[in-house]
Amino acid sequence: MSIQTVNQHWDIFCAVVDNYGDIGVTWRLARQLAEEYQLDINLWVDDLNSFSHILPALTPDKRSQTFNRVTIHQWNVPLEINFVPGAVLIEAFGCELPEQVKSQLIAQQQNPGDTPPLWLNLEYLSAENWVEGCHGLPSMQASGIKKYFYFPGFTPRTGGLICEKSLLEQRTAWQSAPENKLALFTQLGLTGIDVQDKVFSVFSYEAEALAALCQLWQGADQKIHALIPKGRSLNSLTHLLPCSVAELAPGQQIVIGNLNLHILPMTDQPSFDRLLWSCDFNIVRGEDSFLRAQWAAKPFIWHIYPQEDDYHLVKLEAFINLYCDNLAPEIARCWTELNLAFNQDQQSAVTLHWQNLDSVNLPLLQHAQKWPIYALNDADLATRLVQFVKNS
Ligand SMILES: Cc1cn([C@H]2C[C@H](O)[C@@H](COP(=O)(O)OP(=O)(O)O[C@H]3O[C@@H](C)[C@H](O)[C@@H](O)[C@H]3O)O2)c(=O)[nH]c1=O
Repeated sequence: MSIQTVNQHWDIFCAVVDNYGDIGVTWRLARQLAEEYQLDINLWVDDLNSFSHILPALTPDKRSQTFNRVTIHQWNVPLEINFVPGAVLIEAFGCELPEQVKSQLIAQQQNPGDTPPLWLNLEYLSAENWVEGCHGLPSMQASGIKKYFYFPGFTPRTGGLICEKSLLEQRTAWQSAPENKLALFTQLGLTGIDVQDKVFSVFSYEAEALAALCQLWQGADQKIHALIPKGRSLNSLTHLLPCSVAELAPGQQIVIGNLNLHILPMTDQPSFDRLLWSCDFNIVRGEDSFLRAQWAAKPFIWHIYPQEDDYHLVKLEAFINLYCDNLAPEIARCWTELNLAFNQDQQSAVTLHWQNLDSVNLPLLQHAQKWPIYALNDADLATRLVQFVKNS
């Protein structure tokens, strides 16, 4: 008699396109599923070097390693590690699964005594209305297996947003004691920041609008600290730097008028979250830091990932409409114009709208504090995903 063991683990495949967003999202999801739902998670990643920027403890040339209860496997072609199908298979952002994996799914499908894992494609986050209609739809693959489209989103009829169960509580506790932020700045090697100084984090793509804001901040009537990791934002600020971007060192400080520009080290995600909690304003980008700025409950600019034919502006406006619903018109206008100007690289408009922020700072902050509960609706993405799997 043969006893068939049913493997209950989940596999997540992530191909790093560019930047850190794909691995940033899948790593957060993997951790949350392992920690909060006690699931055995294998995270297969094709670029461990990129991954090590946001998980410095990772060894990029190791084939398998475990962090936070997640087994991280190197995904190379052909796959060197034996793939054992589990209960769920997630391909992130339409990455093409390895041939070895696909052929095993087909073999399982053709074997009457066997069931292939539930196959999901995790899509990019968008606030557009059509997402509700597409979330959860199956698509029949040539193999005869169904693949489901799982769309994150801001409304109850979407797949939800990644947010760990105790995150908002932790953030509130952190923000209630100013010594926390000062200790973090010291830990990151940043010096000379006093408790009353204005501190802005900057994690954007290249932007002339950022150069314009820096020029404005130089002449501010109080000290401003802009915390910027080595990377794409600095490519737009080379005229302010004493050396090339490559030669900059974390902790280095460049003082121009009242602007103190600090070079940030890249940290792991929990430290990055705490950095956003600790700043007065955050300029973020892409998908994951965009969401984390919302959970930070601070005003922010979203530098959206540029897409062909300016399609990103459609996505930006969809989010702006949601975020500004319930916001007084003059505050909504101010925040909208600032975000549009930044994303369209309008230098004089961005400085004008930044100056207008002064008059709406408090209500904008209050809105940012209420927003996370509203955006999460009844449940976060991991909770909805586990439910989706149970119901399928
Ligand atoms: C600066 C910094 C970032 N991070 C993390 C936070 C996020 O998880 C990640 C950055 O991801 P994002 O904010 O999404 O921005 P990104 O520009 O790096 O990623 C983008 O990649 C494209 C391929 C996608 O299409 C975009 O939607 C977007 O996700 O890096 C750290 O953990 N530590 C750090 O010090």
